[in-house]
Amino acid sequence: MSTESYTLEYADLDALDISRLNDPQGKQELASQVLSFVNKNGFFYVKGHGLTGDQIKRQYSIGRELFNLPLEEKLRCIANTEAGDFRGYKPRSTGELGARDNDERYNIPKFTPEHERSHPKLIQDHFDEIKEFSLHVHNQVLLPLLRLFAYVLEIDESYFASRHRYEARGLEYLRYMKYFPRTEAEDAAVNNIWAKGHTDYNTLTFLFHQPVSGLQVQTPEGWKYVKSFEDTIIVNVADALEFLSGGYLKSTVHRVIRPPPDQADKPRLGLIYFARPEADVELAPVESPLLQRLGLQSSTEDVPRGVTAEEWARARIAKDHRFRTGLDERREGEIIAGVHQKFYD
Ligand SMILES: O=C(O)CCC(=O)C(=O)O
Ligand SMILES: [Fe+2]
Repeated sequence: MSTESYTLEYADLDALDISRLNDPQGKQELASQVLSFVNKNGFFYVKGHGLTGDQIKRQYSIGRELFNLPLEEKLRCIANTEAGDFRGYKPRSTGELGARDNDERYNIPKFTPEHERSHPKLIQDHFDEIKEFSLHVHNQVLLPLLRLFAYVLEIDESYFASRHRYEARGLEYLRYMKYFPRTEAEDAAVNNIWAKGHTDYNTLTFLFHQPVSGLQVQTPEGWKYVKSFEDTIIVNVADALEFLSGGYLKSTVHRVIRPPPDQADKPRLGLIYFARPEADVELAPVESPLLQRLGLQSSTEDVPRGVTAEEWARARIAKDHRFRTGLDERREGEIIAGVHQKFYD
């Protein structure tokens, strides 16, 4: 039976064909598209990104092999999430805590000398390929989108891009991820939630095609599935870009639930690129003629003034660490600079 035999309600998301950005008319049309959806919905698709299906499949193969390595080998590269640093390996929790933490992750930071760290041999063996893939996402997908958003906000087109220089310090990363199937009863005990509703804390998140349904986005009409297409990347706006854009671009709440019955017994692999501002960038709202005209200039109180991208991310990662490891029972609460992180089942 195919997934199509289960009727899933999908979110209606726009697709931006970024190969059209070099053509002035194309750019204008993409800008109108952004204006029509981005203040309502921070999820969209990107087409024309220049990565082949084969390149993406190869990254999934690396991820699959990586998680098949012996646990001790992966644990040698464990991430220091307690200190808010997500580079490296995060195991899944065992026992009771498995209910809130049932996935493995491996995050590979920017390929610059100051972010270097040791990796399993498997990663070293594919280093150049992973580097090329990551650099493509940063230079050919992230930066053009950031220029487009600046254009839409009628500000200097390099405003966001110049805060995301690849060579600068800043913990963005490519992530391999694996969720483990659970029995129906185990999933029922956690209301079928594989990853609780959350916003991401970076700039833009790029989710590469994989076939197992489960990702949902919160809309005014309730939770809707996000369909994954072979030739598109699913992109969502995250906290740092919401703050930098004065609340105009929305960091959208999403979650992962137990897949439909025909897919629920399979592991769910993910390949995700989390772009982040440079570490020292202050998450202050931009002054934008568009926002001024719309009466939206810095309308949000929910902006962490004086907080840098690094401080925001570290605070959220460390908080998540305390929840996953059972040190904190609740996920709600103040994060930093008076800004609250909200969670939704
Ligand atoms: O696995 C997915 O589809 C989404 C994962 C996610 O939201 C995250 O890791 O922040
Ligand atoms: Fe997320």
